[in-house]
Formats: sequence, C-alpha cells, structure tokens
Amino acid sequence: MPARELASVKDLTVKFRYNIALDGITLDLKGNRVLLLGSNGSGKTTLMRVLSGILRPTEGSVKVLGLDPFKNPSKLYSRMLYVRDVEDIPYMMRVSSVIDYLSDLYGPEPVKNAVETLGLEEHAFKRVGELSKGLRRRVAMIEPLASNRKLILMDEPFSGLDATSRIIIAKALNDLPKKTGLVIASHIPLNLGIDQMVVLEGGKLTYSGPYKEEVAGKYLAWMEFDSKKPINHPAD
Ligand SMILES: Nc1ncnc2c1ncn2[C@@H]1O[C@H](COP(=O)(O)OP(=O)(O)OP(=O)(O)O)[C@@H](O)[C@H]1O
Repeated sequence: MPARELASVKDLTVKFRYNIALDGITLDLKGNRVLLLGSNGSGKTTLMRVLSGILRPTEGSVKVLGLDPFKNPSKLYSRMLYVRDVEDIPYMMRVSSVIDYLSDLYGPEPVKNAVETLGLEEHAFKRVGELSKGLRRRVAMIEPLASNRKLILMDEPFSGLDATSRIIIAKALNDLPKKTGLVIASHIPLNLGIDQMVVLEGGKLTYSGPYKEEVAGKYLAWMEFDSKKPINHPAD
C-alpha cells in the first residue's frame, strides 16, 4: 500500500526582512511518522507554521491533508493540531481545569487515558505555573493524545526536558494510533518508527527519505563530545 500523503509543499520560500528562512523547498510528507530534523535556525518552525496556516509563505504552494491551510483553515483545524514548542496553557489554570475543559471537548475517557499515560494524576490540583517545564509539557501533551486528530504537528516536544519527561513523552507519541499522522520537528533524531526523515539546513532541504543512522548520527555528535577533538556542525 502506498504511503499516505500528510502534506506537500511546492517551491516554498519564506523571506523575512533580513533573511530567508525557507528557500524554494519542494517536498511531500508521507507515511504515519515524519521526523523533521535540522540545526537551530534551519527553518523547522517556519515550515511548521506554514503547514499550520499561521504564516503565509512569500512564494509557493502548500497542501495539508489535501487542503490549502490558507483557504480552508476551519476544515483543516478540525483534522489537524499544531503543538508549539512553548506551552500555551494559562499559568493560573489548575491542571484539573485543563482536564475538565479537554474532557468537555473530547470526552472524559480519552482525556483520562492521556492523563494516566502522562503520569499527571497526582498533579491535578496544582496550577500550571507551579509545574516544572517537563510537567507543563506533559500537560500540553494531553490534547494531542486525546483529540483523535488525523494529523499532529509537534514542534520540539523534547527540548529542555529531563530524561524521565522525554521518555514519558516519547512513549506517549509512540503509542499514538498509527492512523494519527505525526510530524515531529526536533533537534533530537529519535526513531519512533519513522517512515520519513526530512532534514533542513539553512532553509534548504538536504535530505528526505527513510530514517538513516548516518544522517541522524550527526545530530547526536554532542553525545560523543571530546574537548580535544574539533567540533563538527551537522550542516558541514
Ligand atoms: N518572525 C521572524 N522574523 C525574522 N526572522 C525570523 C522569524 N522567524 C524565524 N526567523 C528566522 O528564520 C530562520 C529559521 O528560523 P526557524 O525558527 O524556522 O528555525 P528552527 O529550525 O525552528 O530553529 P530552532 O531549532 O532554533 O527552533 C532563522 O534564521 C530565524 O532567525
């Protein structure tokens, strides 16, 4: 069976005043799990923002789940969720209120399951602002886990998290039903059964294909840091 298409962009360019964030990218995102890899400033978030219809490209066309995000935003938003790299939940809200609100939207059962998967039961009565960054990120993960959307775009789900929170979130993402398409932008090349790996560097597409250890390895070079060896940048 051919891999299903999650999104496609053609000749996509995004220019800001002083720089080009994406430079003429043509790309199909296919399969159930797509990893978008790249160094700081390579254009990952810009691509996510274009795919989610937040940022209009300077040039080029975009289709997400077969829809133009700038012409059909409401139809797309009922099928797709964009989880940004910062948590949007108001700090004064209690976790229990977030759970109530999401239960109202998606039903109590999937929300309860997500809360359990994320290990949040014991934190329900705390306010979001009292939580550590890792716990806040876990609260932000309730909606993507419970929402049963066709596509989830997730920007840097692991950044700034300790090993426990990373493992809990990686496991939760890994357990999402395969019918939920997942595009993860990350500096960390975690292989969650990745169907397609896309690498951006300097706003250009440098790789698109199956998960490749040798490409991923460049982004893990910091783990082999040796003060006596020269530092290699993944873009080199
Ligand atoms: N609103 C903006 N105004 C001006 N330049 C921007 C804006 N947003 C992004 N850029 C620039 O576009 C380029 C790509 O940024 P982007 O945030 O997409 O990269 P990224 O791969 O997500 O980086 P990081 O991993 O650091 O989050 C960078 O040079 C950045 O400075």
